[in-house]
Amino acid sequence: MTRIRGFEIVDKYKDQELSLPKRATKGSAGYDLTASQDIVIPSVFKAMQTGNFEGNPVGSTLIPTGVKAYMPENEYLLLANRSSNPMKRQLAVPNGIGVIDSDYYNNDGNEGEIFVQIINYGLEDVEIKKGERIAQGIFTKYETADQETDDFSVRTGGFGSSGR
Ligand SMILES: O=c1ccn([C@H]2C[C@H](O)[C@@H](COP(=O)(O)OP(=O)(O)OP(=O)(O)O)O2)c(=O)[nH]1
Ligand SMILES: [Mg+2]
Repeated sequence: MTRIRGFEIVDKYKDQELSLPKRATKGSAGYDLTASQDIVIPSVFKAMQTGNFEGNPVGSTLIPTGVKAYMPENEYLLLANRSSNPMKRQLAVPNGIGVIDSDYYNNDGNEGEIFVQIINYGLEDVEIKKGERIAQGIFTKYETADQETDDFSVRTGGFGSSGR
């Protein structure tokens, strides 16, 4: 099989029996990404009521997926929330969509593990179980501008690794 685009398990999860992202139906655009561990997403409202801000509930929680994605240089993986998350359990992706760059794969900082940023604007904490589907990734093509120079830096991580 030619290797063009796909997912792999991140090294540190190798013996934890994670599965690779799947599309639920033949016509689904998105590969469902799952949580690599049990994790609690604290409710922002509840924290404000109780004054307990442990676990940084005013910010967002990063859900590890245990997988990395490889793809050609002219593609990225578009990370989108599941539409059922806001409807059923008040979970939003505060960055709107996530952009997983092709050079994030195997970066020196975290090997390219994909994280899903989630904020819980509901009234109760939400427990996510290992293996539960949390978001979806869509392989997408992009174009570049004419006026580019080649003074690029090398990606060493994500979430602000290239500076403010
Ligand atoms: O929801 C997300 C968004 C991003 N990333 C990873 C993959 C992406 O390639 C990298 C950088 O994302 P982005 O460029 O959107 O964030 P930034 O704030 O500009 O960080 P950086 O300075 O590292 O580019 O972080 C995720 O794992 N999940
Ligand atoms: Mg960036």
